[in-house]
Amino acid sequence: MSTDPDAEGESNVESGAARESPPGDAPEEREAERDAAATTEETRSASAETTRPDTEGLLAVRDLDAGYGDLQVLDEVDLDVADGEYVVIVGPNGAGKSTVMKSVFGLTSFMGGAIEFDGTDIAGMVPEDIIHYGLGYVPQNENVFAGLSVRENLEMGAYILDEFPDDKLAEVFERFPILEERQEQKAGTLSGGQRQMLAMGRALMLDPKLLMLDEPSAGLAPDLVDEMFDRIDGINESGTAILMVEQNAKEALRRCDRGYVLVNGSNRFEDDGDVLLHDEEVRQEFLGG
Ligand SMILES: Nc1ncnc2c1ncn2[C@@H]1O[C@H](COP(=O)(O)OP(=O)(O)OP(=O)(O)O)[C@@H](O)[C@H]1O
Repeated sequence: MSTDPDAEGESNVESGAARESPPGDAPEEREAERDAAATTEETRSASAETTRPDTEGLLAVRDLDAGYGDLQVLDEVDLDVADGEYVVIVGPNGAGKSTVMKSVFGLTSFMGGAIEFDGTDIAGMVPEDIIHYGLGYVPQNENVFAGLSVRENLEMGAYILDEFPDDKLAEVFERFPILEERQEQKAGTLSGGQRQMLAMGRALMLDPKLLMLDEPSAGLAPDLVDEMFDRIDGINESGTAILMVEQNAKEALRRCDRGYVLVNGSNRFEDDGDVLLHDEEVRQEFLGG
């Protein structure tokens, strides 16, 4: 069974086939779009001094070019996550935010650049190998096995281990008590918020050093959104680094350590979350004023 029930079919195909072949040329329209973006301004920090993580680097992405088949979506993306850091990526629809995370997790066509995780070059690796290094990924959609029970989903999360991690299961149940209550229930019958908790719980079974979350608040009722962000804070506070893509940009920037604004597949701004949140240009252009 696949380790990643929610990886889109086409991505799975690409992760095997396209990676083998040389990257295709980006379509002309794509080049024009990027040129237009480049004229706006170079990537900059919203504050006078660029803040880079001052703790040990965990994920370092450099000059990443990636996409789907021959379509290049990312153009020289740089991204850092330090040990224990909480980093968010925000930006307009279609900017390539999800593609960054999928690329780190080996689900796109890798076209160039470098992806180093915890000292290992993971560029071009498949997800099944990447998870062994301590990188967890929770996609936005179809992130649980709907036909399996809650408990079976959590067990699947640990399938690569020789010995079942009872302590991790206990931790997940402690963090998300509703999952313990509903452990015999089919995942497909859970509410949106409960499914999201299950998807996170499944990823936490391997005790990842970095947990990547793609729009964890998407589709949740407004009163559950805060609760979801609180839970993510809790995961981070217990030492797991977080890389998160969020449409709810203001709240995400408020809670994170550092943020990146991605536009047209390229870095546009990067800085501490607070600085981005209060930067006039970032506010006007990307945070709705
Ligand atoms: N599986 C795919 N095959 C081909 N193109 C894709 C695929 N997934 C995404 N794209 C394209 O890649 C570009 C970036 O998409 P991506 O989902 O990364 O953007 P995003 O910033 O996460 O946007 P959103 O906030 O709308 O989810 C878009 O033009 C999108 O149409």
